[in-house]
Amino acid sequence: MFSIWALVGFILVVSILRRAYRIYAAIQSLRGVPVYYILVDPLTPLANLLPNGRWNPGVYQAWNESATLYTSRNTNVILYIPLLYGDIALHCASPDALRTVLNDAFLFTKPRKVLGLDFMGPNLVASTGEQWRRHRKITAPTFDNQTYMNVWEVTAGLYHQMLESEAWKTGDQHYFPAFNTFTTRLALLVIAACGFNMHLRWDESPTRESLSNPIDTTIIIVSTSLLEKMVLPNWVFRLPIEGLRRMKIAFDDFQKFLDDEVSAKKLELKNDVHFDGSISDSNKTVFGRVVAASQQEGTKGLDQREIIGNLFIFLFAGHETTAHTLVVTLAMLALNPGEQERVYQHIKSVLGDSEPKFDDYGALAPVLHCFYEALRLYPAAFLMGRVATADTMISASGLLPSSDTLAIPKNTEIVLDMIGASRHEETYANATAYLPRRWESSSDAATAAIDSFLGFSTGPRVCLGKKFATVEAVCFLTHVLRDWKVFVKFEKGETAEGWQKRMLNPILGATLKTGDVPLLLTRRSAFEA
Ligand code: HEM
Repeated sequence: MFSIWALVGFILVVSILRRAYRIYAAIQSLRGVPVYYILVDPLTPLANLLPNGRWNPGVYQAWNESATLYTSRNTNVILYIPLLYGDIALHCASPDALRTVLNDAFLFTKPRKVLGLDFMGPNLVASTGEQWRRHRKITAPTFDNQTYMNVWEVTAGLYHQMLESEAWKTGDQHYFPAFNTFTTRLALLVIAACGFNMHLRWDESPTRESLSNPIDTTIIIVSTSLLEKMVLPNWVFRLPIEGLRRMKIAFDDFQKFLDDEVSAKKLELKNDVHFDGSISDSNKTVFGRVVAASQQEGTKGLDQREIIGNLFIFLFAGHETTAHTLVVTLAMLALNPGEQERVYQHIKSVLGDSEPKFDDYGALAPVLHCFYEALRLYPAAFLMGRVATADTMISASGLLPSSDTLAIPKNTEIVLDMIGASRHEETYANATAYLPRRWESSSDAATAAIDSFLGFSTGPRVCLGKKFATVEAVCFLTHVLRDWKVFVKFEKGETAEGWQKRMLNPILGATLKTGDVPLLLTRRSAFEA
């Protein structure tokens, strides 16, 4: 008995000493950087078990105090030190420094925990170096104009199906306590159709014999349980706990589903190569073309697991991010009626009496600016992690209290804090205000800002689905804003700011999203009658 306790005590002392040494070494190697002590890394399940407060504020604090966290320390970098558990990391909120880091994908590579996103198979997000290059070379060409035209057509079709569904059919006014359920469904069905060639109807919930739940339910469980899957060991999912079991079933089912789909597509494509090497239109989805390109590349192509890994990652990267930003855009327009009226008038001037078409995308830029501005204030990808692969320096104005330059030792973990960066007063005047006009590119500064907007990242690893998401967003928002006036319901005496704080409080997980967003929509025609 004594020896067990002695062993436990010994392990504990060694762990404490090791941790203390790591903290000491980090502070020494990043001298001059203001330090911020917390108990545990906020992005670990353990942090969720502790009450939020001074010692466990994590990214929640960064959110609530985004204006003061860096400014009160007169800095753009902070050394986050979790005393008990989690990675010690340098958090950075300078947009210029972020750009420097993001532009060099080899000097600043992805950290270990992001590479853990490969449980469905190796993929673009969870790979580095030559492997990443190979994944990107094969998958990137499938995101082209043909895909974007398809995204537009599918989005427009789904919007009309949505209007025919029970909740929308009759009446000129609708109050939706959770409008996010519509944007979530839209984003899911668009990616299913344009990514996987799986054309589901708005009100359809298809089942497969091999799946325990309908496909859409399976996908939603998978995409909302990613953080748990990334950080918890596999055995945890075998515990007799209902929530964990549901996750395991969904992940297993989805893996099996994708495996069957890829095998079927390979067979189909074998019989679908025409004399000139082309394939039928029905196979020209992202899915069909990734499989076709892999077959054409022979041994250099993606194997079955890699194809599955990438399809899964498109779904993960493109679903909740788009859905969340869409609902926030509508909420922010409801809170800023002047901006809503302005964009409505613009939509009318572009469309006249015609239906919105893909060719109108460029002319509808102000709609895109509304989406960008919502993404700036509520960045779906709120953190990006990187690790320095060699000793290096970064420079940016106001980086540190006493210097614009910081020496970064090899292996330093850097967290690119998009919440801090997107509310950076030097870059975005009146940073907490919703001002879509700031993206209008009549000036060189605005053109540069839109070109280097960080919401979709920048540099070689810029979001592959950026235009996929913006085409979907411009199409959906144009339809909604053309047909409906969007409002929120205030509580007695509540201000727009108060509503925003109450309803758009971010939930930080694998991505940033909000809880349920209630919106009131009134048909435009009701005002004109
Ligand atoms: C509003 C919607 C979206 C936002 C805000 C967003 C944001 C981002 C960001 C910030 C990154 C860089 C992450 C990093 O390097 O750490 C990224 C990467 C990526 N995104 Fe998106 N994304 C969105 C929609 C989509 C869609 C619709 C797809 C696919 C259909 C997609 C596919 C990808 C992929 C494959 C990568 C990895 C690129 C690489 O590492 O080479 N994203 N996204």
